[in-house]
Amino acid sequence: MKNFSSISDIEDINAWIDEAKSLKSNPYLHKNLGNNRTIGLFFFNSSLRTRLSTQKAALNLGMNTMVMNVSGDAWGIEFEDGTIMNGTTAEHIKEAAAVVSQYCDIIAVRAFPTLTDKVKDESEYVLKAFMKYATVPVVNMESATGHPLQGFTDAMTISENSQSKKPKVVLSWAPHVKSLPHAVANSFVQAMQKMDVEFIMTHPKGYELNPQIVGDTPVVYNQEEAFEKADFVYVKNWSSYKDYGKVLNTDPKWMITQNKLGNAKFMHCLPVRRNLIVEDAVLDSENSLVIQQANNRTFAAQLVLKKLLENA
Ligand SMILES: NCCC[C@H](NC(=O)CCC(=O)O)C(=O)O
Ligand SMILES: NC(=O)OP(=O)(O)O
Repeated sequence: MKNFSSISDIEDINAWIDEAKSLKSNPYLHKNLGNNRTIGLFFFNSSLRTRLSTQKAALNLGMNTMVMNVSGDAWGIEFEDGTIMNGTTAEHIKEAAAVVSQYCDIIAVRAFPTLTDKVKDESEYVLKAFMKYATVPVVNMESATGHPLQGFTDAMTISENSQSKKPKVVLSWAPHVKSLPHAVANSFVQAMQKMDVEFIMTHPKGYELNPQIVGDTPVVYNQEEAFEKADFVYVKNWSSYKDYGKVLNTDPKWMITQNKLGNAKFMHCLPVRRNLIVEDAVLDSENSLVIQQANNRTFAAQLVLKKLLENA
């Protein structure tokens, strides 16, 4: 693995889950692996969990960490090739990525989509430009179309909490006031497709994700029916893919309630808006796995960094 950009970089998800679990039980076993190595974390967008858990993962491996909020703090970066740079951008990604590679042994990048230009977002031009012009490995910390560190964490958390051999996992859309990306949902779908689970999705009509990602995963448009006998309900809002970036529905009937959930475990990547996406009673119950998910982000990242360091 040269870079970690998507769930498809995970060759054997069960082996990865076993290894991440063993890092969780012995986090400092490889505390010298990253000695004298530096990771740089570059954020074009806000973060709490990814920013801290990826640093924590690096520190557990003995690495040094540098973090930068690119938007605002760095010079505006130009991603277009051959452009006359007489606008707001001050340096090209060709120089920026090459320069950062002088200081870092691994580069991690967060860059959300525009949600207005589908072609541009799907080109993953920010992540791909870093991968093209950096001379060190690049880690995706949530790009326009994927959040593989989250998807892998979620697979690990489901494995830790599974009571049956083949649990039923449901990905449910829930309402939100803002237009949100597809990245978390996409990576969750891709992770579940690699797992031995019964996986279905539920969302209102018009919220179909990219059909190339959904593949033959069943979609049940009736949320109540989808939740029947569910072991895990993974909840996320996303904006329309077809009517790109639009909020088509804010129907509070799609909010997750204790009553709908029954005994199923509740999962969400966080941050989550209480009583809009999910009612308090669910988040405050024993069936909520959200804090365990956030904790597992460290070990998911630690495994990825360990593999990249070992590969260097
Ligand atoms: N990294 C986890 C999710 C990040 C982002 N959520 C958000 O933007 C929520 C913002 C809000 O609730 O205002 C998303 O959906 O991809
Ligand atoms: N789940 C997640 O990626 O959280 P942050 O956006 O806070 O990093």
